[in-house]
Amino acid sequence: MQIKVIDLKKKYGNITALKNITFTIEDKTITALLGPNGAGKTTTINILTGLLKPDEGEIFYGDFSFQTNSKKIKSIIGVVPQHNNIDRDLTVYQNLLVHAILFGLKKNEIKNRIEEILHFTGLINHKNKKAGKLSGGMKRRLVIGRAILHRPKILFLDEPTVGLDPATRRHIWDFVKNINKNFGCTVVLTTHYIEEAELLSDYVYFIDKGEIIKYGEPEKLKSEMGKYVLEIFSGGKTIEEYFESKTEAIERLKQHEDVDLAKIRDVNLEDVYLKLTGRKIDI
Ligand SMILES: Nc1ncnc2c1ncn2[C@@H]1O[C@H](COP(=O)(O)OP(=O)(O)OP(=O)(O)O)[C@@H](O)[C@H]1O
Repeated sequence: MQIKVIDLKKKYGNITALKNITFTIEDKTITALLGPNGAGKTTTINILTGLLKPDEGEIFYGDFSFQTNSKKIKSIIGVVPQHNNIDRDLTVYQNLLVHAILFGLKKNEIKNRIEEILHFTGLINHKNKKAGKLSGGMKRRLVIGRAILHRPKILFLDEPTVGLDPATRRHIWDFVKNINKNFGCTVVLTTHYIEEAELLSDYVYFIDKGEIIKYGEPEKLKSEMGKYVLEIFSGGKTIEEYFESKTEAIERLKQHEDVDLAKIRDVNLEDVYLKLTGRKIDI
């Protein structure tokens, strides 16, 4: 199901969180909203999932307006908030059970569905453990597993790996990819991690100060810049120059004077953002 977001605007008092957000999410894809802290990602996702009302703008899930069909649409989406909102005193199983009841799963399918999720999340051997006793990665898997318990067509994840160590982060990425592949679930995530957006998503929307400033497929966005970056550190400053080959970068390096340090590396999405805004995202 395609999602169309048209001209979203949102203010908190006199703070403008969203100036004008317009984008489209294609069915069965993984799309990342990438931007620095405060860019408006959480506000956007909260509006898309019905937690917040926009001041202006429209959202369509397929042909259905969210405004007039919110109940129906909420039943086909799964939401993973930025902070794990599990009940720490309940067991893993009970956390899933509460969600199953809330989402109106039929009594005769609840047990099987929970078992399926426990296997899929790798939490089957921890099902009777208090959720508060799980590791950070396991808690995250529980929250994501819970969000797909009712087999949503679309899964929203707000900063899915924030605060996790790099190895756990990679496990979560594989896990999210599997959900997209195995269940044909459309995935929309927000992140300020460049690597996360690059490795996970089919499409990236750069969001900055409440506006979409660029979008596209990660590889295409990068190739518009070149293949390699020559980073020159000189007199406390960093200069970035872009090239199609390492040979060209080396030739250019020879022309520079007063180089303290130099590095040639692959272009990444941070470079695209830096060129657009003059700032870095992942700080
Ligand atoms: N409840 C609120 N009251 C007032 N201002 C808010 C509120 N929520 C967000 N803001 C402000 O709105 C802007 C967008 O915030 P938002 O949380 O959507 O950004 P974000 O990109 O998700 O960043 P982060 O990852 O830090 O949450 C920021 O300037 C933020 O300070």
